[in-house]
Amino acid sequence: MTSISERFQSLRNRNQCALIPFVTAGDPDLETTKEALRVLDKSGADFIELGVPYSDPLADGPVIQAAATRALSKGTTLEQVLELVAEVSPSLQAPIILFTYYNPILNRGIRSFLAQIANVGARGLVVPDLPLEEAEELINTAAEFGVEVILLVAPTSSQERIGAIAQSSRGFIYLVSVTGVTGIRSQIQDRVKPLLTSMRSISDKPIGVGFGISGAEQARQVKEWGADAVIVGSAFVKRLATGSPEEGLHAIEELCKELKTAIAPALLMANG
Ligand SMILES: O=P(O)(O)OC[C@@H](O)[C@@H](O)c1c[nH]c2ccccc12
Repeated sequence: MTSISERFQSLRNRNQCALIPFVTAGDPDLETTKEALRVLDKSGADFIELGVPYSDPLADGPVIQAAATRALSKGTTLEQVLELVAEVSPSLQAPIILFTYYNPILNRGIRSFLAQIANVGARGLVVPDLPLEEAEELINTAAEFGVEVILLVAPTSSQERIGAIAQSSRGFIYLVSVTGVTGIRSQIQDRVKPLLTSMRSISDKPIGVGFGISGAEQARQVKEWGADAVIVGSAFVKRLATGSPEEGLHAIEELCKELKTAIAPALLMANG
């Protein structure tokens, strides 16, 4: 199974920008999530970020909050999400990046949580409320299990902090394009461009940009500014939750292809 870093290396060799869609597990139900992973994998996703629903999602805007609430009201548990990953990940090309708040990790114990997620085939981990002071332990233990912990850089982070985060982050560095919570925005802030340039000058790790990206134009823009990956969450979550599960799946397939075509036009054509 390919690691996040290895996949980025091969994308870089081909000069490709990666597409990373995000969906919330259990919304509208786990069966649909399973199908969503397959659909995204076939429609151009290079990695898939899978969110574990959590009751207090402080970094999330209304769309993903609502998705988490729906998933939890259906009784979705971490165990079920991991079972799902175990079942589908072997047939996916895109490595799975698990997204969870820190509390469920602490509840389980860092080592046993990591052993479990590695065992089901997750290759990356994003923890938005992980204190940097506690990151080292998580990162190192994760590495023992072949899991890469991806850290987030905020647009307001100091140069010094960005340097420290860049150095500790594994797989890639997640550059948050705006201060605030997740959610669709009409424009990507111009300051992302100089931020990308300055991060580039201090680290050669891949950089993924997320928060607020929903359409082809924005994705292309971020790619042109030099991002190695474009991360899109709320736009997928919203589409998947609209109409019947079949309609939702069809809508995310369209969006995935559209975004992929925008950032890697030749590639999708070559694959039909
Ligand atoms: O929803 P957006 O604005 O497209 O943002 C990406 C995103 O959804 C995903 O990476 C994510 C979902 N919840 C988060 C919380 C913190 C950081 C990142 C995330």
